[in-house]
Amino acid sequence: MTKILAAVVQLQSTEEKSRNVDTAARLVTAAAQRGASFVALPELFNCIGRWEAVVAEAEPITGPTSRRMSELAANLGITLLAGSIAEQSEVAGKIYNTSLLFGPDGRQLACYRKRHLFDVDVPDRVTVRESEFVMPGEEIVGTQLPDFTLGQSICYDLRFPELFRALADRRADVIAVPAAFAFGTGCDHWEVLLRARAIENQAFVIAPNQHGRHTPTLQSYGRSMIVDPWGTVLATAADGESFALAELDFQRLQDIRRHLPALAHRRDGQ
Ligand SMILES: O=C(O)CCC(=O)C(=O)O
Repeated sequence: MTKILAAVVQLQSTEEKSRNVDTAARLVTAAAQRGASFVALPELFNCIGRWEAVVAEAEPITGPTSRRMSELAANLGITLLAGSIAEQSEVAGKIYNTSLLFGPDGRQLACYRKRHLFDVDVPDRVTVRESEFVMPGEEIVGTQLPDFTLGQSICYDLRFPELFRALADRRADVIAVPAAFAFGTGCDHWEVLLRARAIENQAFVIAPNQHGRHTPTLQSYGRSMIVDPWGTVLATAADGESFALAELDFQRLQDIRRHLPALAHRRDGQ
């Protein structure tokens, strides 16, 4: 198959896990009913807010949220990227920020833990110290699916082109960037970075984002989007809880790589 329909689901999650998971399931179902066979949820879709609350709600990989997502994927017969959840770690008081991938039979196909942690202090925009609560992942994850190879990242990872190049080296055709991208930086950087990563790695970029205020001091930018390997934005979610759909045409991907073989022109294997 050279074309599939993909969807990015945009949420305004809170610390209320059951509401978040129900909303995620409702929007994933609606996207699948519109024909999407690959649906992606944003970062920390099941619980976001104060870090202490997120850590308290952490689950093992085979916990209730992942069981629900696995059943959802199987019932709808879709491939589902469960954006990310707080995963219990071996260190007290710390989690992994973990993205799980489920196949149309409900099987877990991949697990990626956010490698780059958002520790920044940008005056009047955003101050975060993710590493106080989150352990960094180590593995780079590319997974071959029947129609394409998926590379995984999460949010702040977007600023590290070497990760995306490593995914291109694993032959990623589609790179997922589930995010709760801070409003204060997202308004200037989100779209530019997504389009740059798509163009330089000649891959589709699927970027479901959180939108709006999660707490009085935590706000995500929204504008979930799907970008093609030419850097064209194929679809953008409207503000609020919604989803956006776009066709991924893998013949077009091959044509772009053939006509403009920049990845083959790299020097010294870099
Ligand atoms: O890179 C940025 O500016 C935003 C990243 C972010 O919000 C996150 O990783 O949670």
